Amino acid sequence: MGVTEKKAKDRKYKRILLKLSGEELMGDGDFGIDPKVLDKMALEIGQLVGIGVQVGLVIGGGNLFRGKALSEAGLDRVAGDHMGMLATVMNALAMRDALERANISSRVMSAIPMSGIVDHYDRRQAVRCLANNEVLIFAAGTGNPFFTTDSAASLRGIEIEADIVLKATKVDGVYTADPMKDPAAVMYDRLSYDEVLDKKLGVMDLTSICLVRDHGMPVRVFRMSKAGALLNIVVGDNEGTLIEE
Ligand SMILES: Nc1ncnc2c1ncn2[C@@H]1O[C@H](COP(=O)(O)OP(=O)(O)OP(=O)(O)O)[C@@H](O)[C@H]1O
Ligand SMILES: O=c1ccn([C@@H]2O[C@H](COP(=O)(O)O)[C@@H](O)[C@H]2O)c(=O)[nH]1
Repeated sequence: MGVTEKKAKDRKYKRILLKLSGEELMGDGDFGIDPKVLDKMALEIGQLVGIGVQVGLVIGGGNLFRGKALSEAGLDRVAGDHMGMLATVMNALAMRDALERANISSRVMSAIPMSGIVDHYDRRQAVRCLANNEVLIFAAGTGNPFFTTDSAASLRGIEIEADIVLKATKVDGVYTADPMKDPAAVMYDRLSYDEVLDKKLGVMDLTSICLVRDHGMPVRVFRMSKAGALLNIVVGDNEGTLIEE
């Protein structure tokens, strides 16, 4: 049996919602998109599709604009959040382009209508696309200001009845404190939703954790740049931190 056949046989999840950090798309830069990073991500997503996993994607916008940072710089908060959501559409277009270059069938659905550029989000249509093995990129977050793409990932994951939300980030998992700021922080293997909320662990915003808790949706946080981590997770390996009941 070949490696791909073995992985397909061992597949633990049939449908996932993968949340990618916008900041990851910058690569070594300070702003924008590095196409090499997108190509690498597209290949990893292609491996999942190859073993029969249905993939919904939410991409953040932190490599371009965040409403909170724009409002701190003097813009109106709602205008800044609209800019942040449009940034996620740009990232989605770049990812669709990378997936197409890798011959992976994909589609973008935006929470904000953008006729002629991307499809408008429609849940029933989304489920049909996923069942048809198209990678579906959910853009423009929830479509509402004062939310984040973590909340969009929880929301879309619940709506499409994903088996799990996978949060791909720059750190290995959820720690006792932000590991970028506290070198003594220790990583958890597993946490309950209430522990994340009670300890105010900052890896995902608390609204998104409340949503997954209320709907019993498990979340795994892991480092995207770790080679093979994504594939390992979908065959049931313990990468990063699992958040569940
Ligand atoms: N307790 C914690 N455990 C792990 N990471 C934490 C914790 N507290 C804060 N963080 C930080 O949360 C960050 C999550 O970053 P990530 O870029 O994935 O999120 P994001 O804001 O949703 O993404 P983006 O806006 O770039 O799309 C990590 O890089 C880490 O520094
Ligand atoms: O539902 C949403 C999702 C996002 N936003 C705005 O977009 C930026 C970028 O998203 P990140 O999750 O920070 O990567 C976010 O900061 C918000 O300004 C939104 O308003 N609503």
